[in-house]
Amino acid sequence: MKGVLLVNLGSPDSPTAKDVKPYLDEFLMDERVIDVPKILRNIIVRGIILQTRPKRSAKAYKKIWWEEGSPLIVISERFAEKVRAQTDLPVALGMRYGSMSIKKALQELADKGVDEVLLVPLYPHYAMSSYETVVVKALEEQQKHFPDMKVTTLPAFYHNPEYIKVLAASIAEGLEDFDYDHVLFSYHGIPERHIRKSDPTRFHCKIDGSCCKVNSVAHHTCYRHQCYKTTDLVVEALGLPVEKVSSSFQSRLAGDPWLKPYTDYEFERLAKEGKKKLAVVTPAFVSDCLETLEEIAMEGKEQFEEAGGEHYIHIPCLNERDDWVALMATWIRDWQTQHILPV
Ligand SMILES: C=CC1=C(C)c2cc3[nH]c(cc4nc(cc5[nH]c(cc1n2)c(C)c5CCC(=O)O)C(CCC(=O)O)=C4C)c(C)c3C=C
Ligand SMILES: [Fe+2]
Ligand SMILES: [Fe+2]
Repeated sequence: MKGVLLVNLGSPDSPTAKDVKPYLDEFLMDERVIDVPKILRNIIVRGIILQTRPKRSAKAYKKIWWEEGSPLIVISERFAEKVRAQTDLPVALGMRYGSMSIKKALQELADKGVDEVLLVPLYPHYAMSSYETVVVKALEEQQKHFPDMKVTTLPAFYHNPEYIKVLAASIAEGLEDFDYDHVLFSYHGIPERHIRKSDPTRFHCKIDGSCCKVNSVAHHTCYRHQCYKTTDLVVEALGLPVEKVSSSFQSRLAGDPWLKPYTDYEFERLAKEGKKKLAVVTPAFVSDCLETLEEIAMEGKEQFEEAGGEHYIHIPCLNERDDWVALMATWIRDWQTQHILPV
């Protein structure tokens, strides 16, 4: 029997340093997130980052936490529930980190008699720290605990025409009645090193002005290319003036160089260039979360206005939009009935 496993990133159990610490420990000790030898990762994460970050992150989580829980979890649950209403297959929801584990979600499916799973990493773009780690973890759990289960993975959908239609519609709605000077597409950042590591050709991704625009097999796993492609396709779909649109990368951690331009520097640059009205979209996330609600909607607004900007909006992620739910249900149905995956 077939079933579906939706997987998002996860959140701490509560916005307290006590619960944030083990969550961050699991997250940052993932070798695909902080990709250095384990002994060094231990020193960086447990010896340095976890000494101070849980308190700081808990404070940020408190600012966005809902009565029902973490926005990322609550939105993912609502999305899963709506998808369930549109398919006759069992649909489970798991998280890569935290207490709603992938193992528990696979168990839930196994208990319902599922032995063929469509794994859906809830990320439009491929990155070793997001999409890839979900796939690796799910396959590890399957091999260890559910050896008779077959798992098929939904590909990254950053350029899928139907997905672009839904994303473009959500952005068009957000821009209604907002006479913007600029639209910033802010994607979650990753260290530049991750781009080079994920390049199967070992020479294509130079992280310069051109590599992401020149056709290459490297783009199947090039997060930077995929982000720029999403922006270009939305610009085309909505007919946005190209000079009023740009892309940037947010949420970097100190240390290595991360993908540029950095979103927080862009807020300042755009304001200093005289852009007064800024709309920000965050397509690396399908559901709103700490990184969109706090870093972009709250902190970003402050940074832009301090630098001279006047009007600022964050356009929400797809969350539980009906057209997004319907698209996911279509992808599930295509796999269920014809073994077709979206391209
Ligand atoms: C080396 C560190 C990190 C990499 C690489 C990274 C990649 C990455 N992350 C997301 C999506 C999300 N990240 C979120 C929170 C978050 N991310 C990092 C670090 C890295 N992420 C940290 C330390 C945190 C925790 C919060 C903090 O202390 O700042 C979230 C939000 C989770 C929530 O509960 O709301 C999401 C979603 C992607 C897509 C990605 C690679 C492309
Ligand atoms: Fe992150
Ligand atoms: Fe590239």
